[in-house]
Amino acid sequence: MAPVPSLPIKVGHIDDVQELRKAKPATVPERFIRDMADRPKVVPNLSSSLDIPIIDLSKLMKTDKDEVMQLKTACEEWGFFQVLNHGIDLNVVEDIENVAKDFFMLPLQEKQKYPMAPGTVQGYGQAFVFSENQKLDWCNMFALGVEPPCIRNPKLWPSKPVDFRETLEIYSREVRKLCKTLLKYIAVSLGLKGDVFEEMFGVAVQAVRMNYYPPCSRPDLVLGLSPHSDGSALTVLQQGKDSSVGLQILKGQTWVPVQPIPNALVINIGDTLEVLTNGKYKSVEHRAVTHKERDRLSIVTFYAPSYDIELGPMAELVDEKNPCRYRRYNHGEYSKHYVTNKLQGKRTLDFAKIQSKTSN
Ligand SMILES: COC(=O)C(/C=C/C1=C(C)CCCC1(C)C)=C/O[C@H]1C=C(C)C(=O)O1
Ligand SMILES: O=C(O)CCC(=O)C(=O)O
Ligand SMILES: [Fe+2]
Repeated sequence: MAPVPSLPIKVGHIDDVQELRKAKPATVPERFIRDMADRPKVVPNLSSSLDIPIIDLSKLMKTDKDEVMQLKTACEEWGFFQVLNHGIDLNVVEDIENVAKDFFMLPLQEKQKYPMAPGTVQGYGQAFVFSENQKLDWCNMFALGVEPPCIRNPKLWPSKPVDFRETLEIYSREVRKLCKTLLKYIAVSLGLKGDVFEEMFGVAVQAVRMNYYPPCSRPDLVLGLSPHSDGSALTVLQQGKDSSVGLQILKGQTWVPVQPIPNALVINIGDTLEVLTNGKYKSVEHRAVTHKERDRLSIVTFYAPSYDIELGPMAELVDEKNPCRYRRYNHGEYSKHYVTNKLQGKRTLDFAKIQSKTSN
């Protein structure tokens, strides 16, 4: 089932943040100012002992036991890791960053030829806005469904920059291979057969979202991207080379910044893997914050099963000690649920949770 919302939605006027930045107003418009409790603490970006794990894919591919253990720990304790030696040619990584940047730098009029209609998730604009009083993110997004072809909206694939389409095709092919490889070793780390996810997923759904966060005069008042977990099975996130540090993940009660590492990609577990693993590997809440002087670009790939498949916790990961925590459902239904609700931390996954008798 394709995730298409059905009700007409009134979202009011949504300012384009790059245009706002150009106009340099003395204050940030009210709709971007977060309630006190949601505002980010602006602290210096010092590297801390709380850095997310680093996984070397070239070692994983030799089925190095220590590296598989590291992967297991990363998935169990963090839900996020950075992958080095990921096998994607650095030119491909550089090219996608360049076309994404070039797209965002086009005049607004050109970008608005590919509008994200209210309540939908593809095109240029702000996704996940469903009401006139909802707070807005300090971010411009450009999102496209890539695979399978039936989720593509060719009218939204831009003709400028001229090499955008071809570059995205090449990049997506490489990221798809990477996702398959990572899922293989994630399965191994769970003691499962390497091809279990590939077999289960059918023709996997793949979408890309490019996020551009211009500098903001009051980074203490706004969020670049609201807290959320990803609905995917796996997400691959590329942080722009000269971008400010902006991605933060929630570890316990602390927002931990993800320090960019040259040539690494950030990987995170999405809600779908959380369900499949019966909560052994959990999706983790994350958000993006902005910077006073520096901009930020991220290129994010969501990789998920075919909409047709029914899924729930895998039998191998359910036993007396680990009772079944999620119900079975159709992945297309979850996609629809995900894209028709605002970003709200991990609440979207309540869709699948079985409420335990002791919880209130
Ligand atoms: C702005 O988009 C998202 O944040 C997003 C949506 C991705 C999608 C498209 C852009 C095209 C159609 C498919 C899909 C819904 C995947 C997040 O994607 C997550 C949410 C789910 C569910 C998922 O599989 O990835
Ligand atoms: O820009 C970032 O670093 C975060 C992006 C993100 O979490 C997303 O697009 O889902
Ligand atoms: Fe995300």
